[in-house]
Amino acid sequence: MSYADQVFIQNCQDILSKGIWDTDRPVRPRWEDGTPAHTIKLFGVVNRYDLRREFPIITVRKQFLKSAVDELLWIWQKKSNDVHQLSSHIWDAWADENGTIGKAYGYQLGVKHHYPQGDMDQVDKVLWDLKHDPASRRILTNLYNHHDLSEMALYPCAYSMTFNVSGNTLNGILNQRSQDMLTANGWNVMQYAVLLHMFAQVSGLEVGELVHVIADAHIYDRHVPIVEEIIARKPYDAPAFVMDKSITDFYAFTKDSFRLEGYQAHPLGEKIPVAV
Ligand SMILES: Nc1nc(=O)c2c([nH]1)NC[C@@H]1CN(c3ccc(C(=O)N[C@@H](CCC(=O)O)C(=O)O)cc3)CN21
Ligand SMILES: O=c1ccn([C@H]2C[C@H](O)[C@@H](COP(=O)(O)O)O2)c(=O)[nH]1
Repeated sequence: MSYADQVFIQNCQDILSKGIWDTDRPVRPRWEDGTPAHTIKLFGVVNRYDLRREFPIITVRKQFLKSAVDELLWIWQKKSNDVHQLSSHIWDAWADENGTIGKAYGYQLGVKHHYPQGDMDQVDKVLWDLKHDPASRRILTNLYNHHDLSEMALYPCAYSMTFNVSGNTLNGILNQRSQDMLTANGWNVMQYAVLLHMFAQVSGLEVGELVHVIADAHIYDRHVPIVEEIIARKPYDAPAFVMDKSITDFYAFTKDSFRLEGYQAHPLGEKIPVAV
């Protein structure tokens, strides 16, 4: 069984058996027909994935690594907020009349700031620190900029990544304020696992652990029967994750720089509705 399956199944079982419903309160998200999208949730879920052991990808529901990496590169490498630069349509529902998600995600990573070494954006500062000051305890990115929240289509969910070097190993903590377990838990985990692999490789470090801290881990009401069915399936073993080892420049990775060998997974079945 893939370790990521074990974690996903346990998290979902915990949410379903011990979670709290928000049905008695007004909520922001809506289903396509306008009905409020309520959730059952658990606060403060923390998961650790040792990327040296295996790649964290679930098999109880087929995941699309290439689409997930495409969105990751859109945010972290292209630093874009333009949905036309994505190869999937996952952000279309949140785009404004110009096709952007405003000052969210990629936009924030592209803003340059003053540092003693010169002006750099958040991604280039991480790359600089990992190379020149790996003992630093100040290597982190943050997208949750209160100054710009009013101009974001959706407030960033996976909003901060802390990088920490121990010996020759790069570990990371992903801080996420809100997690739609069915739509995006597997999606976000594999994205940030790939990101840690990328930063480690271009910084001459070994990849270590990804710690995923989730403040509000929830399952939407219409997802409950789908989740129950998915977590009852028999998981497969994790596939092998292969990346192009020749790449030494963070900006040279493409979505074809990564592949899975032997990924066996249960087909998705019906399309999952996403609350907007
Ligand atoms: N309610 C909600 N849940 C989310 O997970 C979410 C939002 N809203 N809003 C913004 C982004 C958009 N996200 C999404 C939206 C859809 C998929 C999705 O449909 N994924 C499909 C395949 C997509 C493809 O390959 O084209 C999947 O099966 O993983 C994934 C992430 C994550 N975020
Ligand atoms: O990367 C992402 C982006 C979004 N989500 C989910 C988490 C929530 O279900 C919604 C956002 O709604 P809020 O009311 O702003 O929390 O999107 C995710 O899981 N992962």
